[in-house]
Amino acid sequence: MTHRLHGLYAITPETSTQPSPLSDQITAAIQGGARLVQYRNKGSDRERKSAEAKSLLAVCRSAQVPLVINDDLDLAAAIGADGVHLGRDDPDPRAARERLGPQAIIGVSCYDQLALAMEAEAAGASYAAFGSFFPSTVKPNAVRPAPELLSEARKRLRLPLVAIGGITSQNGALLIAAGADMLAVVTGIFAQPDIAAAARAYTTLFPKETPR
Ligand SMILES: Cc1ncc(COP(=O)(O)OP(=O)(O)O)c(N)n1
Ligand SMILES: Cc1nc(C(=O)O)sc1CCOP(=O)(O)O
Ligand SMILES: [Mg+2]
Repeated sequence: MTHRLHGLYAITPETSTQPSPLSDQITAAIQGGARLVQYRNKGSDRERKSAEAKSLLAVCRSAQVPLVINDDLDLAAAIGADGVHLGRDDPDPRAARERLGPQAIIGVSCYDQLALAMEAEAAGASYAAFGSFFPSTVKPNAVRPAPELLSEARKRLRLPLVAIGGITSQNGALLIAAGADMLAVVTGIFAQPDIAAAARAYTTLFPKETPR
């Protein structure tokens, strides 16, 4: 199945003040309209990551929302996830495409560099991610592109564009107007008392889709 990459992209938090398990938090984000989920866990051991990723995959499958694994191509392949997100320290997108197949979602971090996105497109990526557009407590030292980078990327690339970094339901609209197809968010969803309502506030920023 080819996935349409549009709308809210929920990325799991590494630290949480939420009382509910991660799988319930993801269920709430999906209820609020998240269209893609990324399991991002930089700190846990293989066993814990594998167990968590499997439980999130079950939640995502029952909601027909694709699940992407951050960094870990082996884990994505082992559990049959829908794809992987890769950055500069991660495996090559060509290797990921070869391993996961033609339908897999292969996301690539491009930071503030259009040239990386052009390389990613040529390597068979499914989307290019740019950021951090605003200050982020998750990545305080990230580079800071201007929103105009999205407009430039829109002109030069066919790939769907993901914006990330410090995105709120207030500042997200300007990134969509500049050309973002998806807004990727951690804190603005998962550090909020009502996760479904927080997700919905982003979902309403996207123009309504007309059936094809
Ligand atoms: C959608 C999305 N965009 C960017 C990133 C960052 O990836 P990376 O630079 O590899 O950093 P880590 O997330 O691995 O710390 C992402 N995960 N998702
Ligand atoms: C994981 C990540 N990558 C970024 C990049 O710029 O590549 S910014 C970021 C953190 C996103 O979390 P929040 O929505 O809480 O700011
Ligand atoms: Mg990475």
